[in-house]
Amino acid sequence: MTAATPRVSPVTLDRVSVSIGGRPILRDVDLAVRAGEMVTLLGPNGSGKSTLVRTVTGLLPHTRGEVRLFGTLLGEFAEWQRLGFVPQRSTATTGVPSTVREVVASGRVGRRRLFRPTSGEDRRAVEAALEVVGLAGRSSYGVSQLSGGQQQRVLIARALAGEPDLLVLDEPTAGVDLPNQQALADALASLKARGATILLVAHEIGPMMPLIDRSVVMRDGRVAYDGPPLSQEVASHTHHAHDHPDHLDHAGTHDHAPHVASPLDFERRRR
Ligand SMILES: Nc1ncnc2c1ncn2[C@@H]1O[C@H](COP(=O)(O)OP(=O)(O)OP(=O)(O)O)[C@@H](O)[C@H]1O
Repeated sequence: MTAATPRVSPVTLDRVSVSIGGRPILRDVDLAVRAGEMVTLLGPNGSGKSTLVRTVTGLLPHTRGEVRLFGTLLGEFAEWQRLGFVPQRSTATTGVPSTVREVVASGRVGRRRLFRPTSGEDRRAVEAALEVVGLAGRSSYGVSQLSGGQQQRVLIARALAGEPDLLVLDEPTAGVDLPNQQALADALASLKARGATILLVAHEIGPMMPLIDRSVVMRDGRVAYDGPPLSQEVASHTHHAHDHPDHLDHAGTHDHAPHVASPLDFERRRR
């Protein structure tokens, strides 16, 4: 950790647009995540949440605007060891025959010096990360022997092992049972207590709710709401453009995620 670093915003997006194949996906997105904050990114399927976190983590180029990490323009940013990323599970462990310890140790790559053997510090960070996610007793298991929720914890431990100042997670709770969600919440609480900043895409907030400082709701590639944390209840209300807020419908119209109604919608419809 670099606790003494001046508290610049770990993530800043200034009028950022992203197009894929000529199609606009993010439009004029402004977002600042402050140091030590935990921000959840909510919104319906296809609203651009994954595109936003892939842009922030340098996996996807932006077409317009400025993205800064810790105050440095993305193109000039070199301190990638300060950033941890937990991708959507389906893209990460499929067909990987590694043991739990190997996967978690791979999270130290950005911190290690080239051609040097693993240091005691590396080993301690790996042990601590395994402990935090409750998998210390399973470190020699093959990842494929674990349940989906446990595999997710392995990916989180990998990110924690790198001792990131900024952790970005893309839907870590999708399809994860409550005990695993609780383990994730505990891991994030300990990271947050160390002063780290967390940006999280999540449909299932569950036990993480008390940790959240702010919610940002995406809709059609734009920020539709940026403010105090939305309760899971509000976040899970289906929104139809002509509904009265008193008649919000609870049934989702998308495959795995609810629509998110934001207070801005309510404001707009009152006018
Ligand atoms: N590689 C790609 N090629 C073409 N279109 C893409 C690509 N990635 C994303 N898109 C499109 O961009 C839009 C936003 O997708 P994105 O995955 O960012 O949304 P999301 O809010 O994360 O959705 P979900 O909740 O389903 O993960 C969607 O219409 C999607 O089809």
